[in-house]
Amino acid sequence: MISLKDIGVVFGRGTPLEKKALAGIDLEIEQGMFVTVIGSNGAGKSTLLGVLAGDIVPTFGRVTIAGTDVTRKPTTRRAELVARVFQDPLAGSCGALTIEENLALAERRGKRRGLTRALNSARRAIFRERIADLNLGLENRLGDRMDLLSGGQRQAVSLVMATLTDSRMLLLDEHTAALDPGMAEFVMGLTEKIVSERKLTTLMVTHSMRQALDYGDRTIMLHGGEIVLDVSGEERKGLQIEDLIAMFRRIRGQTIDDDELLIG
Ligand SMILES: Nc1ncnc2c1ncn2[C@@H]1O[C@H](COP(=O)(O)OP(=O)(O)OP(=O)(O)O)[C@@H](O)[C@H]1O
Repeated sequence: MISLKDIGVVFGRGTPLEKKALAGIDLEIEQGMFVTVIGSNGAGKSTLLGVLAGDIVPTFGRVTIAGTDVTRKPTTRRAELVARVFQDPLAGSCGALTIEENLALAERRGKRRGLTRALNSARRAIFRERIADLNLGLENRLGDRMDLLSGGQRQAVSLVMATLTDSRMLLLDEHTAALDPGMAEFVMGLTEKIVSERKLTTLMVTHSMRQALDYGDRTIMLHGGEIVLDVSGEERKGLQIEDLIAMFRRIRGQTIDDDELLIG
């Protein structure tokens, strides 16, 4: 269970530029739940992810992951609990290292780093198997440098890296936004497969309303640092994108910019 209790984040507190990015978020996510997060620009999505990942210490409130209070634990100290895939395919892996070296490092996430012990033949066999599951033929290129891969291939490997160890939470930060539509769909299919097979508790930020409804079990919408919509179960199953837009307009009493929330 992931629990956020009355989480507030105020940037530049006490200055003329003071900005309340999160305004008292209460959110509980059960183990194995896949939550999609939408919201217009500046709604607080990245800040929410930052609070969960440990990049941002909330101004007030409490974060617990699987019973551990992590509110003040920096990213490095919660690495065993939280895995993350970023929007930029270059951000989640090291281009100068080979695919298998990246996997070896990912496996040591949160532990003492080192390649020698990790890269024995048993580890190599496991890496080969996980990479072969991608069906991209990359299992024959484990010795290739990461920077030789396309953005989509690299993002697929990043997903394997993020889920190599048993984290308590997977954070997906618009992880298909930089990919072409075909590759984005492939990576989303892969995401769904990995998340359901490994029963991962997942939070995915997306600007695509279609992705938000097509994947996962629950959708939350942020606006002005607050959760303005939280749908799951039968209510969510019956929702169309048009309904989502209408609900947003009703809740906020305003129109939304289609550039901010992508319909597709
Ligand atoms: N480090 C910071 N210092 C000051 N203000 C910040 C900082 N980070 C974010 N903000 C502000 O906090 C608010 C929420 O930002 P956040 O990045 O969480 O929104 P978002 O929903 O992720 O938006 P986008 O879809 O554009 O990425 C915005 O008004 C933003 O300008």
